[in-house]
Amino acid sequence: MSRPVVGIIGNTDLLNGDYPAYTGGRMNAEAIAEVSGCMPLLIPAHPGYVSPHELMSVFDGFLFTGGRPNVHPMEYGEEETEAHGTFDRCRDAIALPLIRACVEAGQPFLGICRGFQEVNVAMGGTLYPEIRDLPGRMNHRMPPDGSLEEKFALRHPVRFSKGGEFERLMGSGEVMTNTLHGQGIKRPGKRIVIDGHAPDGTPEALYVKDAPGFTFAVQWHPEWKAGEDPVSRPLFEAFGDAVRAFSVQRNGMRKSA
Ligand SMILES: N[C@@H](CCC(=O)NCCCC(=O)O)C(=O)O
Repeated sequence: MSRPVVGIIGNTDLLNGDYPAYTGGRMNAEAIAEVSGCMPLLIPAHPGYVSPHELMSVFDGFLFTGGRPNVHPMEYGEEETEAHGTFDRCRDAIALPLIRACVEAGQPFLGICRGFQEVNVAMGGTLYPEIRDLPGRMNHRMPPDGSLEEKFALRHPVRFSKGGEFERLMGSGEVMTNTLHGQGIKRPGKRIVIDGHAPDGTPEALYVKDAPGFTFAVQWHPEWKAGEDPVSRPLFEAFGDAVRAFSVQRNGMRKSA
């Protein structure tokens, strides 16, 4: 029997500064294949090549990955400033409507870092352009000159809401996470439940209230060493279970149609 297929929403990139490419970290594919037990496929997120509707018929679930470019502030009703940095308008054009359609249809997704921010914006929320400039906030960015191990090292705890969904999934009220982002949630979108926070109050874990499918998203990077990390593993396993259940149900419906 073939594995369910997870679409990995990649980034619009320029390799070596001039070669146009769609990219997604290998650790995302590894986590989906080896921990979620699904087949990973990278999606060229460009509205000229793919549409949310087609993607939903081809894929069983989606991974909204991290990405250096930020969601354009126009998507949440704010003016662009220098602090908003660089953008990936093609990814915005695919990811945001795709998230809304998945929420509606109960099609599972997992959001990571930029993906976490996309879920919030797709549901009508807003972002801060640079959280380290806010009073009382720590710097959540990675050490720019560090090795990969240093960039992805565990750097702060995340405390989950008591009795909430993440606490149940992790079997713990608090976990240690890495942190590699400059932006953060300002106003949560409609139906967004912030289920975990960093000690400085930055939202770190969310899901969409009353959604029929799996809608978890995290501000940290669980794809790093996902197979051996006690926080990443249950998250990717639960996502894989949700994708399998969706696939079995949909295939059953297609056969009986
Ligand atoms: N741009 C957003 C999201 C940050 C993010 O996803 N970082 C991951 C970068 C991984 C990579 O190197 O591609 C923000 O800054 O908050």
